[in-house]
Amino acid sequence: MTLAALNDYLSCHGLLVQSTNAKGRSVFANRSHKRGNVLITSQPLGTVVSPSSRHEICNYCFHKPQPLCTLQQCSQCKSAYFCDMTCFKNAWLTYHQYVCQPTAATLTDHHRNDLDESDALDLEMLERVALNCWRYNKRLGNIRSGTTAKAEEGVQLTLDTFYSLVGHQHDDNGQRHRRRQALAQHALSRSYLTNSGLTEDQLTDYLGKFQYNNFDIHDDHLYKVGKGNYPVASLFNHSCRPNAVVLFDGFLLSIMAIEPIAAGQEITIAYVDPAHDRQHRQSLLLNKYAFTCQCVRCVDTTIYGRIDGLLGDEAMDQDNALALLRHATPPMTGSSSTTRAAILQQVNDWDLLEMCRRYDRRHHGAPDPTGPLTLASYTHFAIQFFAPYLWSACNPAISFSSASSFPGALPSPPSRALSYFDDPLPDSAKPMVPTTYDAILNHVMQAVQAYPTSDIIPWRLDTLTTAAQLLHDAMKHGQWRNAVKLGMYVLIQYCWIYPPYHPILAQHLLLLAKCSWNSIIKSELLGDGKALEMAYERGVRRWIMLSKETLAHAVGKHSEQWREMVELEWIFLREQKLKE
Ligand SMILES: C[S@@+](CC[C@H](N)C(=O)[O-])C[C@H]1O[C@@H](n2cnc3c(N)ncnc32)[C@H](O)[C@@H]1O
Repeated sequence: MTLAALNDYLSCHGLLVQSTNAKGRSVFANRSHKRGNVLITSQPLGTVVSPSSRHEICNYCFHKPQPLCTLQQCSQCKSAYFCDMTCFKNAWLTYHQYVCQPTAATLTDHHRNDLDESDALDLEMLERVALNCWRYNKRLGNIRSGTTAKAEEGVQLTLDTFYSLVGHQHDDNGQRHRRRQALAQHALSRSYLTNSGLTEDQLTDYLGKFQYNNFDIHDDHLYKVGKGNYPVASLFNHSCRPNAVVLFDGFLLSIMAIEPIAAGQEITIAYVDPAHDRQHRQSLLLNKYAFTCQCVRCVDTTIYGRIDGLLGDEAMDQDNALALLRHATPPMTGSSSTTRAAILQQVNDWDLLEMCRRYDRRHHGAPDPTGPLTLASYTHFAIQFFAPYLWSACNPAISFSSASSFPGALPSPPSRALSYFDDPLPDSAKPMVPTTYDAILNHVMQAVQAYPTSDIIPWRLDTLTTAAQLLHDAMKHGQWRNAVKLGMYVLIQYCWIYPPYHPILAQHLLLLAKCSWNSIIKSELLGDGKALEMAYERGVRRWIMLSKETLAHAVGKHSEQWREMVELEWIFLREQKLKE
């Protein structure tokens, strides 16, 4: 396929694909795009649901059933689940009629018995993609679409782009290639593919493309629920500091800008979680996608290139693996238990009210320079800089253009909805905030690194890992006040890693709003006093306001999280009114 054909389609979306030496093809903006804009939506050529999600989401559209509704089980194979007859019929027409077997046949299916889960999923995906390629090709025949640019991704474009995807076959070791051949043979033994005219070599090539191009499909809460092959979306290259993210509405994929993107800039997404340290990200990218990352965070000498130096290495993999395996906190042995205890001590000593007073009202909020920063002083110091930026990012009407570098007076809120940042302090009482996010990162980085350090260095990734575990423990045990403090600390760490509008940030802001609301309830029960209650109220207001805009874009207004946020806002405002 020529780049011209692809560009006819992409140009309708303000995008352009070009070949670059280092990365193969790259997608660029050919006009500017605003933060929060959906750049492109893409239909899959094939999808598979993860075994653990088969009973939980529709196996066709990937949506969860509506409240009070249940999924319908296929009466023949009893192993597939659908929202309703419409999804069942769509699945039947596209692939289910070929793979649906009576229960007994499925159980004795010798093809899959010797496969591990990953191979079984790859085989399933291969069968679906091969079926679609065959069906679409039959339908299209020799008719090629005209040259008129179309805003919709047509079947021809999806197919041609799929055939053009990178497979890195030449880099493959023999063992990997043999595994693919074995899966291709499995697929060709299925009666419906035997007559498709597809060859073992073609299917082996498709499997190579999967490895470097498939997307993990996730639900509203960012849990992986399956895999999909989206050829056009696969053209976007990786960066550890991406300016766009991948979102899903069921199986429909969108790519959304999370930074303002200028014409001529490359658009990148993250193939691995940017929260990993540099070494871990690089080895994941090399093993899974066969390239050495040269992105702005991995090689740049500007602020993004210094973030990994600040964050350091993450906690040992073994600790993480144990935590994941046991769905619990890692065992309290050796240094990790000491770190945990020391962090918990700092959290218990953290006087939220005193910190809010100190950092919001006096001395431009700089901690005592003679001692190390605690989690509390680090968080309250840094939040003064990050929160206004998040706030302005969430309010397109407000820009960082004033000479004082701090957003000026805000317009009165038009209604009782939380649409403005609730900060009662006069500008003069606040520290100067640099005018761009890069400048804020630079300023805070330099400031915190000037402090002496102790065993617990708040800005390091290993502290974040332990604090994140403690946060989940605190929420599990209803220790809401500790959860608020740890949640604020985690937010600061996320500000280094994720740009505003990133779904992880949106999700975390909602979590903070919920923890603050639960703290209000707990404070009322314990009679903690008006001042503390007001600090939590301000927190709920602030976190709801911030999560609202980010959630609307990052996960959408159809999502469970959006519903939770709207409910929380409603309850909060009602309680506030009752207090008046
Ligand atoms: C999903 S594809 C992206 C589109 C690809 N560039 C193409 O021409 O089809 C993934 C492949 O693109 C290349 N790639 C993506 N991001 C890269 C990066 N940051 N640095 C170097 N190569 C990259 C690698 O070859 C990787 O295996």
